[in-house]
Amino acid sequence: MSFSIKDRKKEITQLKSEELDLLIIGGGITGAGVAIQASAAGMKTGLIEMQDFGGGTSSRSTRLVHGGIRYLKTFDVEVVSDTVKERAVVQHIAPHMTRPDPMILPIYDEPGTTFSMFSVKVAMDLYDHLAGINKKDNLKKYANYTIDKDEVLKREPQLNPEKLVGGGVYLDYQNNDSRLVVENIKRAHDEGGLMVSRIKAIEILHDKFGGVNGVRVKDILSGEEFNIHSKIVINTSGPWSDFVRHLDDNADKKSHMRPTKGVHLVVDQSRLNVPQPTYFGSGTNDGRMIFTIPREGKTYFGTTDTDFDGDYENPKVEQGDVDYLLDIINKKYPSANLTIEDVEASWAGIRPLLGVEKNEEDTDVVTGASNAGSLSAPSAVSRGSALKVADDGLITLAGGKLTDYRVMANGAMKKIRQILRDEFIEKFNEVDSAELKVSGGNFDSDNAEEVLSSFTKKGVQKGLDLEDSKELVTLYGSNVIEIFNDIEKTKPIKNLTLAETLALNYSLEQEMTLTPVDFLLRRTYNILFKNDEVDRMKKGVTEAMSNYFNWSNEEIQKYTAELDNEINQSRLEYLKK
Ligand SMILES: Cc1cc2nc3c(=O)[nH]c(=O)nc-3n(C[C@H](O)[C@H](O)[C@H](O)COP(=O)(O)OP(=O)(O)OC[C@H]3O[C@@H](n4cnc5c(N)ncnc54)[C@H](O)[C@@H]3O)c2cc1C
Ligand SMILES: O=P(O)(O)OC[C@H](O)CO
Repeated sequence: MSFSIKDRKKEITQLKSEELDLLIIGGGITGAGVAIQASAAGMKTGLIEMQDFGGGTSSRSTRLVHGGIRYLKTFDVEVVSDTVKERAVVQHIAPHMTRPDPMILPIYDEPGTTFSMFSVKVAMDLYDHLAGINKKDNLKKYANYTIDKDEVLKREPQLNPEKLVGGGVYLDYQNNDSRLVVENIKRAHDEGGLMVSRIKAIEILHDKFGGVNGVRVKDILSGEEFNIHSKIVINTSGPWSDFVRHLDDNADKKSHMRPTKGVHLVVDQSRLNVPQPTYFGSGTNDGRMIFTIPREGKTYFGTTDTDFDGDYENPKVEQGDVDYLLDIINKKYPSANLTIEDVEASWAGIRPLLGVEKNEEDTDVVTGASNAGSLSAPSAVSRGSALKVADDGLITLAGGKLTDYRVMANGAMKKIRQILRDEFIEKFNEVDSAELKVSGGNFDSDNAEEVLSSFTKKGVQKGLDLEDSKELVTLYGSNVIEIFNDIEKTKPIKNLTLAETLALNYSLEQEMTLTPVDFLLRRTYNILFKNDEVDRMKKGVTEAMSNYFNWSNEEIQKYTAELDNEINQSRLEYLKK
């Protein structure tokens, strides 16, 4: 079943003519999570996304499926309880991209430190207890433990030994955020969902009784405006939630969100080399903790956490963000001595934090949100989520983490069942979303590493080199078998390797990839982690897409400029001397 530009035209025709059961505004992880569950339940489901799927915060995270051990410090135990248990579920339904990756937590005796050796052990024991680590045979080996200062330095010789007192080691998971979005969207599409990107909601429509019955939208590619009618409309637009709510003339004009910006920087491993994900206090008394994570021969670190009111679609890294992060990293890894010239790539994202107090009327708290509010420092604000139904029926699901997207969607489905009552029982079926595998996840998650290495072997047997085969397996999971079947008949595109050609062909046909940035930034992470090869790749990708979409010269220039701008912005060219 293809999921490409050819399907987009057909699906827009259906959106125009058929009344939906559910329309979802926003195609980040929250919207994608609702889409997969609603489509699998048999609801006639539509999702519109004004950028690319995952174009907002869900491609700009720290790329972890994690329980937020830091939140225990602000007693956000509900969020931690929800998210730390959820890690294993996300690993089960998306096992090719949610990979166990134990975190080391060096502990320093410094002002404002988040944890001491005592409190980090209490936190890790609570974390493991909430996740049931010691009850699951395949997880017992990841039970937490503490190590002394010498052992920390043995593992991370570049770390500053001054005031270092020891460390903790506990389980968390690495993830591919924007791929988690697109794999949910693809499965929703396979279940009959109408999933369309580059469609923007511009007005909320009402019936004669004032109830929400649809949305007026604009096709960003054609400029055409049209109406989509639906029994239920849900707003899952993350940081944009207030803007979308305010499209509804009947909505209260209060702001419910408190968006904060988080920045990551990427350097080559030769400049800063960490053996495993490392997480430590900023040492600046701001309650921040900084991740330093190895990925594909690079090391990325972050994040900042600052109130934001800029361009949501294009949040930029600023000099202050770079100075903050480099200052902390150079203090923790003094031999690295990093400057902005070492930064190969970067990204900025906007957290969809809840700015409203938890006790706001008729707000169902879906996860955590124990101390949402506009008064606390950004890092003290809850990472919980809330579900709110406006008087005219518009549902808004906002906040949360990428890790608990399924729980959030479950909360939305529960509300939808309450609204539809007998109709839901008669027409639709309840889905166990904890067993609803995303596209590419159709294999035994309890033996994920073994299965994935058997897939890798198949690619090598068909002529791929080991690293290329491994990379395609990580990107596509069980879908890689279909890709490997095309090896014999695929000739590498000029300026691309065979593996890159296979990935691009699959992405165009099966992942609604419409621009070079979609492919190089969100379907793969080449702009971020393959900086030294992306100048070669961009020629091959742009030429191949120009042929595939039959672009005019004007379109070729537009998409080439868009890609160059994205790469230059990622490289911080505008800040470098
Ligand atoms: C720096 C940073 C690091 C993070 N790290 C992690 C992490 O490691 N692990 C974790 O679990 N969580 C992490 N998070 C949190 C997580 O990324 C977010 O909670 C999650 O991605 C939010 O997803 P969302 O779908 O709600 O919002 P988004 O991903 O922003 O999706 C909302 C979508 O709505 C679309 N939209 C807006 N208006 C309209 C409109 N009018 N019409 C149509 N579409 C519209 C937008 O284009 C956007 O794509 C991090 C967040 C940040 C900022
Ligand atoms: O929630 P924070 O502020 O710790 O930031 C997100 C992390 O970088 C990973 O979830």
